[in-house]
Amino acid sequence: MSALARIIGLMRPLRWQMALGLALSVAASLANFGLLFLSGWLLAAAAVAGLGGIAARNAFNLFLPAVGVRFFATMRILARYLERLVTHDATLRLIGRVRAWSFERLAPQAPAILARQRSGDMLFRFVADTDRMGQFYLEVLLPICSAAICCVVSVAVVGAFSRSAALVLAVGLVACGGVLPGVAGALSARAMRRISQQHDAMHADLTEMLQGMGEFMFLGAGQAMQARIAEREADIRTERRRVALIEGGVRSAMTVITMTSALGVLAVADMAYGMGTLSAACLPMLALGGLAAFDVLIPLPAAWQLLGQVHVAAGRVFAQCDTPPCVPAPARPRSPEAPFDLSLSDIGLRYPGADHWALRHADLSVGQGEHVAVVGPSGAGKSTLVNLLFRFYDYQEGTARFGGVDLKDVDADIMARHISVVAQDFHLFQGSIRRNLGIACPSATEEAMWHALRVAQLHAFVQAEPDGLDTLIGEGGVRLSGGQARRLAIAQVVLRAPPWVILDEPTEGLDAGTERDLMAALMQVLPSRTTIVCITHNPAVAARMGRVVRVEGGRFHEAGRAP
Ligand SMILES: Nc1ncnc2c1ncn2[C@@H]1O[C@H](COP(=O)(O)OP(=O)(O)OP(=O)(O)O)[C@@H](O)[C@H]1O
Repeated sequence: MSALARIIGLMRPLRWQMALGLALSVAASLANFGLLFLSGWLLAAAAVAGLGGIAARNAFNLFLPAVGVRFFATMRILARYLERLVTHDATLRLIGRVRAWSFERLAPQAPAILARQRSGDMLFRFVADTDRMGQFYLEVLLPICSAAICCVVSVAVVGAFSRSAALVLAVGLVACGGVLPGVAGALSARAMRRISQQHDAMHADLTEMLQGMGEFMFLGAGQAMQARIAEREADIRTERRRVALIEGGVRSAMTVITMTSALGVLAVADMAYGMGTLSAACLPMLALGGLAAFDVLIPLPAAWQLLGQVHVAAGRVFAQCDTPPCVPAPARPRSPEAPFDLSLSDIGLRYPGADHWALRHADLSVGQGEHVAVVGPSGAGKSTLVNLLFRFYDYQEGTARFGGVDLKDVDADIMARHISVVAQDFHLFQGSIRRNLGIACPSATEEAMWHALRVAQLHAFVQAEPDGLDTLIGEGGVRLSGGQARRLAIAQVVLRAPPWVILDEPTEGLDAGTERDLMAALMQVLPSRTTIVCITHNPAVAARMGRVVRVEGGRFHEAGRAP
């Protein structure tokens, strides 16, 4: 199915509102046509009656056409106003629907997509592309359909007075509304594609630059990046100029065709008048009506151009959303049950596109309540264990069971309810400490938050801040030190109190004293049935766990148990 057909599919629940918007748009445009058409007749008929002497003047009925003029004038304003209300509301709803639909499909793929793509790209897809898809109704479909209906009606109305005038008008309308915008769309397609690509790339560059501003400065790469962005901007400007030139040319041609058609209609009507088949008052009426009929074509060049952009945007979003998730959702999801023991048997996990196994012939059993340190050299497969447990990536070999059920029957959301992680690159959210704790546990009371901060050894810092729990921590927690950020993440885990906790280098960035206090407090406060898996390079932290498992070459080796 084509991308546009799929957008139309997403519009289904809004079809009645959209149809009402179209009806109002047609009503407003036809009212405009009717107003000029009738005004032309009224003025000319009044003039003819005025010249025709007293009898003609008395016989002329001004009242009925004047009512018609007022009716069309009022209807034009009212219908346009209502049309704006209905169509803009429908557009916002459509954008919301497209976003919700694509988010549902993109979210499960996020870890795998982010391993291949820049987060800026992903953000751009999600914000700008879905926005453009939402504009499809308002700025493409609505003007094209409305123009088509209005053109047919205006040709029919003109045809009721003079067939030849209607033919001239129809030719002009087809040239102006169909041929010219189509030609413009084809001529500017390449430039529009290029603008879209450069926009994408520039957005991703900018996001990357803002995220890694410090690193770019340290590496002395800031200027090169700025130059790259400036180059993209210059390219976009050049292409925009090209598009503007084409659009300007098309608009001028449209004006010429509009005027020529109106004159053509007048000339043909004049011939009919000469042959006595048309009254004099009809001449300005048909000429003005002919001119008004072209009004509905004004938005068409922009609509055709946007159509190309919508096609590209929708193609990208659908391609991304259609990528099969690297962990297929289970047909009948099951929930693990206590005791939440883990058993991995002969596991083989290879990342998508990787040529080597991250885990191979890996066996590991962890009973609920055990405290296990996972140690090993960099790249051995420690974080892969976390990815596997959270169902971010699927394993291709072996069997894995958690809480009595096969891991393949459990989806990521269910696993996240049973396991909390404090990872090396844990993300904190923009806003206050209270907000970050609230995201981890929406029902947490203020008292529980302070308790969690105490366990995480962060309460002294928060208490010293004038705003306490409402202290703002900045984007990604930039206003906290590495150690403070880690402790806030630990406070989140304390609030969630899940049966399993994975600590990925929990004390990195902390001094020896804080590290000792933090680990002691954590072990003390987490319920004894909580399993702790602690990934660490720190022998002192590993020594606090009851058991040490060493990962090497993608396999787990028992390296010692506390007596
Ligand atoms: N998303 C990914 N795509 C492809 N390969 C990956 C991906 N993530 C990790 N790998 C590879 O899998 C192997 C195991 O990586 P993993 O991140 O589990 O190591 P680690 O033991 O956690 O290392 P570190 O201690 O440095 O964090 C490595 O060879 C790594 O290059």
